Amino acid sequence: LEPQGNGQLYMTSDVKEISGKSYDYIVVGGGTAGCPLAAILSKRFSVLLVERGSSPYGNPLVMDKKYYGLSLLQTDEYTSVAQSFTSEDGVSNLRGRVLGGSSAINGGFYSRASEDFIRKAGWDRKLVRDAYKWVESKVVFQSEITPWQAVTKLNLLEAGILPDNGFSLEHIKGTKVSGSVFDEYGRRHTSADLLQAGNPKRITVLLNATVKSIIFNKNANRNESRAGGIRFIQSNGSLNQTYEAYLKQSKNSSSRGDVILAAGALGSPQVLLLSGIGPQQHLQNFNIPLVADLKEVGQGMQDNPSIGILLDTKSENRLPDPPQVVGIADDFKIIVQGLILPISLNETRIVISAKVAFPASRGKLELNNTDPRQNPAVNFNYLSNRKDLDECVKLSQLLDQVSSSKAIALFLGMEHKNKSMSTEDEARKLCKSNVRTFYHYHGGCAVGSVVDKDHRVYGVKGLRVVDGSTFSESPGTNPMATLLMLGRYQAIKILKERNCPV
Ligand SMILES: Cc1cc2nc3c(=O)[nH]c(=O)nc-3n(C[C@H](O)[C@H](O)[C@H](O)COP(=O)(O)OP(=O)(O)OC[C@H]3O[C@@H](n4cnc5c(N)ncnc54)[C@H](O)[C@@H]3O)c2cc1C
Repeated sequence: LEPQGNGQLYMTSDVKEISGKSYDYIVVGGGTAGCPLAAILSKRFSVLLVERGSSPYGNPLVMDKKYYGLSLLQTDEYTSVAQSFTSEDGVSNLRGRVLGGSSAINGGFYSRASEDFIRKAGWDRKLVRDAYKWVESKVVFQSEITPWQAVTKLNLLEAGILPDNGFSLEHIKGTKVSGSVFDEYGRRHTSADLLQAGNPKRITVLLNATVKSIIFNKNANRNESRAGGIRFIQSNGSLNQTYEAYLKQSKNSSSRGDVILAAGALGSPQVLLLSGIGPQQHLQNFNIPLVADLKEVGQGMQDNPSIGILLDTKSENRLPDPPQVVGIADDFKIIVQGLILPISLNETRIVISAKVAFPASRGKLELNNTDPRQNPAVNFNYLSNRKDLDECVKLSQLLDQVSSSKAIALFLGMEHKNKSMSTEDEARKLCKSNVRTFYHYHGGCAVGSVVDKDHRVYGVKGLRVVDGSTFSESPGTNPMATLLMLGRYQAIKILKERNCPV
């Protein structure tokens, strides 16, 4: 639990110590968006940040690039930093369970959203730009590219993903090198590092505590339910031993804080459902008292279908190599990256992967049970829409081209052969049987259906959601940059609403 930086950030795993206390804001989930959000709110207010996992500091599997990917191989039910889940459509997937969230287990690739995404979101462009820059000044690096990433770049260019844009953080057509949260010494900077950039004295981080539900206070006169706090359990404790923490009370509703869910695309819809906000019929099945009949909670879940091609015929003991290069092809519709992934402590495989950037297929998330530590049931309906299958056919043909480049043959010490392109039929079969994830799933609490444009949950007061569950599409090539940005952006908007200078 060693605090980082100037040592003023208070982190505890003692649920009893926090039980019964009150704060101006309670942020549920210390992940990619949750940490910058808590940091900025703490500049003016007291904040309780509740994270179900432990601290990333001192864990080499999280912090050290040479162990990149190993944390994804060591998953268990309640304590590992990565929690695995399999969607109802049979695709294995992962999510972070540690302070820093998925930014602590991911590939660290950092690339901003397109102008178009920002315009459609209706965000203030200058505030967005400033928020990206703030994140970049603290946790984003441009390291020298590794030999495999240099080869990936050549492959992408040889396959016609042009122009060569050199280094850029922008979402632009062609091939580019982008930023990374791994610094030049191979040390990962998770979103947790951003907590120091707020007022650490006003943040309390409660680790290893899982939020079970939101406490609502009913105002019968106004027929209004307002979030008043949270119920939580010790992550490895009993489900029946619950504790409570509260929002500070104030007579004037405009000077009250909020409970803000930042528990990720699986966690936030799950906590809403467990708290009685969701489709009435579904909640009845679990005897959860209804607070608001919000049918869209858990709807519109989406993941980008992806195909990966293994390039080496057998495993080697090369160092794992997270992505630094990306190909943005087919008018922004296909995203290609190359990685070296561990398959055990000392074996790795080389992979080229691509995702369909704008799938049309959508699915849903529902509860399996009422234990907040368990994964909810999620179905992404990969490739169920014909348009996605057509895109995937194009994508796998492009992957054929990329993976048969001269640069790869040279890197792997093989003879270069011009691989024949798969037919549409073969490509369709490959897509259907080999569909995987880029881990960029989103939705479940989309803006406009579950939350308004200020991320307030419809039908109740004092509750917001700020994380990937609010997106209806994945921003840019990879979402982390925009989720880090969103945490700061929404916190600044909240401070402005309350006339607090930042
Ligand atoms: C393996 C992997 C590789 C990826 N690679 C990249 C990449 O290279 N670049 C990129 O841009 N994106 C990448 N992504 C995607 C990106 O990391 C995620 O989209 C993003 O981090 C999600 O941010 P979030 O804030 O929505 O959720 P998260 O960062 O997942 O945060 C949610 C937090 O809430 C906590 N939580 C959940 N439920 C509760 C509860 N009930 N009580 C308390 N705490 C709770 C979780 O433990 C977690 O810390 C990758 C993702 C994965 C899984």
